[in-house]
Amino acid sequence: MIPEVLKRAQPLEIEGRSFGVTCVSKEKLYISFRKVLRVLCVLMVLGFSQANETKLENMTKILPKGETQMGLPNCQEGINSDSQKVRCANNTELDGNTDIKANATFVLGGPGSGKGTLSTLLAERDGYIHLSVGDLLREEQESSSEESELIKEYIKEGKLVPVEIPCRLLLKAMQQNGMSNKFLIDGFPRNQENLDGWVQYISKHTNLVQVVYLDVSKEVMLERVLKRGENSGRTDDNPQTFEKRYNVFKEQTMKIIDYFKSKNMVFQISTYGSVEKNYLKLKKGLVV
Ligand SMILES: Nc1ncnc2c1ncn2[C@@H]1O[C@H](COP(=O)(O)OP(=O)(O)OP(=O)(O)O)[C@@H](O)[C@H]1O
Ligand SMILES: O=c1ccn([C@@H]2O[C@H](COP(=O)(O)O)[C@@H](O)[C@H]2O)c(=O)[nH]1
Repeated sequence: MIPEVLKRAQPLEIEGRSFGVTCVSKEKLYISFRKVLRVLCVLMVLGFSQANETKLENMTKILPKGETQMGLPNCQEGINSDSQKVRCANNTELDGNTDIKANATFVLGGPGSGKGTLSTLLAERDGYIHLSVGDLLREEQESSSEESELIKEYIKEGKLVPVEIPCRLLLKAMQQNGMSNKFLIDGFPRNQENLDGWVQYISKHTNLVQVVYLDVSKEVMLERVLKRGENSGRTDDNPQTFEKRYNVFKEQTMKIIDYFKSKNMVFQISTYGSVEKNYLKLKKGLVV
């Protein structure tokens, strides 16, 4: 039984320190933890019961919205305070404190809309660093990390993994490539939790310059995904998972795109035509 306080706690403050806590399933909790939360994990595994909930409630305080969990941010204002330091499950500290800020462009769109194809071309021809969060997760799922099974399960189900994982992978990849670069961030942020994660962990290292939205019909997306599935080996390139991913896109990602539209940050193109035609349209519209 997961205590109510943990189910709704995100982020959570324990003994004066902040932690991100995400509920994975009724049985499991994925926790971006430091020592104190490791103890809580052990308690969970041992069958922490509702009777303990009061005690836990006494130890913890749910942070009021705005203290660390942001609403949709004004990304150009760089909201984070430099004092925030976050350690992820693999003990990576998500606080490089570098002065150099990377230029970041989000590339969003439904499954099969062409994000990876067009970002790859821009990287090959125009000096962008293409970081596909889906690719980073697929790489991680093949590793022996403690999160690989969880990632595998989520991707197969078309669900979004707890935000600490993509944030850790993204920041690491950005740092490995050099923060002075211009990055195309493909497939992230996909929902409010992702955007909060970006603001909390990564935005202070970046200038978010633009959001690209690749628009195409559901039918075309499905056709492309199924065609790709003939030899991609991806566990999500099938009609059932496509449907779930499409719903996540419609119900969650579109809200993020609409938010950025309200900030005049979105460059939208339809991707019905040829790849080459779409590449040229996109290149023309990019700010950096
Ligand atoms: N304009 C296009 N015309 C025809 N096929 C395309 C076009 N753009 C992409 N494709 C093909 O459609 C498939 C899906 O494209 P891509 O992998 O770029 O989509 P994506 O948005 O990155 O998808 P996902 O989010 O599912 O990873 C690829 O096999 C690609 O070759
Ligand atoms: O921010 C993210 C991005 C991706 N995922 C998971 O990966 C798959 C595939 O992603 P693509 O970018 O479309 O290749 C996606 O369906 C999610 O399961 C994620 O959890 N969070």
